[in-house]
Amino acid sequence: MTDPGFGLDHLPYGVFSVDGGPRRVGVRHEDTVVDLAAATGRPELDAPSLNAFLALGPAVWHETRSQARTLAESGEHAVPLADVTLHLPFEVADYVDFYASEHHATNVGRIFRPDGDALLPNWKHLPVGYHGRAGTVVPSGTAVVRPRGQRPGGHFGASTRLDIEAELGFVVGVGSALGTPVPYDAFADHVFGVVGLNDWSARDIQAWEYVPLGPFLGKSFATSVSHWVTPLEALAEAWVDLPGQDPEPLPYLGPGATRGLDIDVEVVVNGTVISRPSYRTMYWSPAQMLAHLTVNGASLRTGDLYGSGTISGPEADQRGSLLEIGWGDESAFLADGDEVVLRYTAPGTGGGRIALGDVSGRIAPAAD
Ligand SMILES: O=C(O)/C=C/C(=O)CC(=O)CC(=O)O
Ligand SMILES: [Ca+2]
Ligand SMILES: [Mg+2]
Repeated sequence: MTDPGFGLDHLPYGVFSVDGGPRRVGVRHEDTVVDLAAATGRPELDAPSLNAFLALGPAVWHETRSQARTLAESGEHAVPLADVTLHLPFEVADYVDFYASEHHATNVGRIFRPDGDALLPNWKHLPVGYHGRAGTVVPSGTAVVRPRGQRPGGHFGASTRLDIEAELGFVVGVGSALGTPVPYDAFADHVFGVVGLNDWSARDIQAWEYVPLGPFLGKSFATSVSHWVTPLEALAEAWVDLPGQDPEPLPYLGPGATRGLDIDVEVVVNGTVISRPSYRTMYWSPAQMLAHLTVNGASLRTGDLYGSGTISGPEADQRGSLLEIGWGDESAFLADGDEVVLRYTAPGTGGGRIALGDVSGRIAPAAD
């Protein structure tokens, strides 16, 4: 069966192997993987991660995409998807997660801080974020072991409030120099593309530990990303104006640089779609998040990953976490054996919609 989301206008990048052989870079075309390493002879593609290729920058990305398209059309070097094993597509350098949905931040503020203002005073002045754990970013399909740790009151045990966060991840290709901020309008010079991302969250561990320094063990046990990285070039028709910002952000945040992506998400739990968030409803844009991430002079490295934060829209059926979907109902959280799949679509450049790589994970029982 041919998947309509992976036509010639998409061609996302991934890392695959066949029969336990070496890992190498390919692009997905319909239900095949085009073996780019074999076809192009480019050494950066004959590699176990995308990083060397990502570091080459936009001109080479563009040229390689043209080659990939020609190859995909020809059918040469196409390996059936069913014959390959897919791997983590890039070596994650640093992982940062933002909090860019006003609806999510407002909902979580109401749930976690019912006696205060839903949005904290800083929220509309800067894209709030935290540094996560790069080493526990795992590819789609990896089992997620229920974390254990301290829950409210200092009681130790397996988390009973295990949650998801439906997000989009941005993958940095070209690094930057320490001490030199990356301006918002240099976004496309640095960012290669996007992945689907699930920022698994143990709400009980998080609630107890995260004041005042932010998320730590409640989120660091696993973050899942899609096998496929969709290049920005494939999303050229997907840019839309985000809802707008008030107050106007500081100049370094590019007031007016509020272009976001028209990406629809489906949250699927045990085979049932339970929510449909959309990236169109986000407050902070990807370019603003990148500018903020580097405004203090922090450098970027090839393989840096930043998450958008949970994507929640204004409607009850557009929420990106079970915390919000259940709103106080403890049975909304994940049970052992539950499987979560995040699916994403966006306008392609060929008129229809493309399907970004999905992100799945099944909950395994806590270790003894
Ligand atoms: O507002 C809070 O207290 C907590 C928020 C989150 O856990 C969300 C987070 O990780 C950032 C995001 O995904 O939007
Ligand atoms: Ca998150
Ligand atoms: Mg996480």
